[in-house]
Amino acid sequence: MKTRAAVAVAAGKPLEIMEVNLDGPRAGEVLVEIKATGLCHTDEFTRSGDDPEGIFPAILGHEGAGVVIEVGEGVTSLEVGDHVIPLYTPECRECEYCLNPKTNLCQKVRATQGQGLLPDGSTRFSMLDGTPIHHYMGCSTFANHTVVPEIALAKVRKDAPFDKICYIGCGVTTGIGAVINTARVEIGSRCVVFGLGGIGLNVIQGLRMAGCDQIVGVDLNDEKEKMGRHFGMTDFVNPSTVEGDIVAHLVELTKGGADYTFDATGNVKVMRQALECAHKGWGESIIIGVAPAGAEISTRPFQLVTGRVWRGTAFGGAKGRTDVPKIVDWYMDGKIEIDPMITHKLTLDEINHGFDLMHQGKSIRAVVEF
Ligand SMILES: NC(=O)C1=CN([C@@H]2O[C@H](COP(=O)(O)OP(=O)(O)OC[C@H]3O[C@@H](n4cnc5c(N)ncnc54)[C@H](O)[C@@H]3O)[C@@H](O)[C@H]2O)C=CC1
Ligand SMILES: N[C@@H](CCC(=O)N[C@@H](CSC=O)C(=O)NCC(=O)O)C(=O)O
Ligand SMILES: [Zn+2]
Ligand SMILES: [Zn+2]
Repeated sequence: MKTRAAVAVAAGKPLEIMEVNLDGPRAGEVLVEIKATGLCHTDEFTRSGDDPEGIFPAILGHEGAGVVIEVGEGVTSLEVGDHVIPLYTPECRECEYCLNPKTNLCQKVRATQGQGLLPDGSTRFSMLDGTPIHHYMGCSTFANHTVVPEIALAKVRKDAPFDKICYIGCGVTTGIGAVINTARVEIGSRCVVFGLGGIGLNVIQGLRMAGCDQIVGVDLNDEKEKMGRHFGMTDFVNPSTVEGDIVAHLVELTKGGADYTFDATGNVKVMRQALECAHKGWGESIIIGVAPAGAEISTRPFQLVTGRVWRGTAFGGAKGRTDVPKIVDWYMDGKIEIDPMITHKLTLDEINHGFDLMHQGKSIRAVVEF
């Protein structure tokens, strides 16, 4: 079949909107009509050329929702008409990672996924002249239709709006999951969140659900304060207006250091600040942000010797086929809020404007509706 897609033709170039070829689903695969997709900073990270795994040409996008159009041979858990959210962290329920409750990092298809291919080692997308186009994070939701492994699709209820629940495919689950699955924050905690974008605001929403006493938000952009407070932030700090050391300032503000801190910026200097403003003896710092090729984190080992813990999280530690349908229910039941974070709606033709808005700090989530 043919479908329309935004193609990342080369690192650092705007996406090109074009008609592409899409082969049908093979064994264990599913053809999905994407109805809506969010633009996450990770898409921009790869588009820009910062991603060491970036491959071009590729169809980016990993925060989508849609409808099953066709199933390949042997697919048993999904049928035509099901509503689904593609998962960049699949859940095969068989590999040693899936069988270990300590991780969500299913490895069943990770090797081929990182090479921009489906599990059989091939791509379903190509340009009209036959040039192969790579998949991205196993999802490629910047296409009106995509082919995804069955194990990388969460089946969700049919009454949930695509233009909101697409965000559960990454940002919502990552932020809330970092709090409840990775950090396991206790009631009454004091916390600091660096970066009040599409991920950090969901960390804040998760911290409010967890019953924190203090939720400090840190961002260079003052315009993020209002939304942070809406989602439960109690204190806002703009590091550019702090006189002296930002770490000392945050330690004082949290009365000795935070119980939990979260980096949602992807900046390795900020990651160090996040670790060092965690409380001596027990504070934990969770890295969510994705840093460019070549970037490295550093701190004095003394910071860890004296009881701070440095951890990371992918997709908020969520096991996608199990947890994502529950998060959709939370949204539909009013337990979590998504709508105010969808600040812009775009057509596929306007997708590059979505990345401009991200750079200008004007959007939280821009969503493309097909
Ligand atoms: N580990 C995971 O599973 C996931 C990681 N990510 C990563 O999380 C990070 C955040 O993603 P989004 O929220 O979508 O990005 P975003 O662009 O919406 O938000 C980033 C925020 O950080 C702020 N910021 C930037 N530099 C800062 C600094 N030095 N100090 C304080 N604030 C600063 C910006 O003003 C902005 O508000 C990215 O690195 C992204 O790649 C995203 C999704 C999942
Ligand atoms: N390709 C990058 C790593 C990017 C990365 O860490 N991705 C996260 C999800 S970010 C979503 O918006 C992730 O799930 N990581 C686990 C994984 O197995 O990729 C690089 O090579 O640095
Ligand atoms: Zn993402
Ligand atoms: Zn698995």
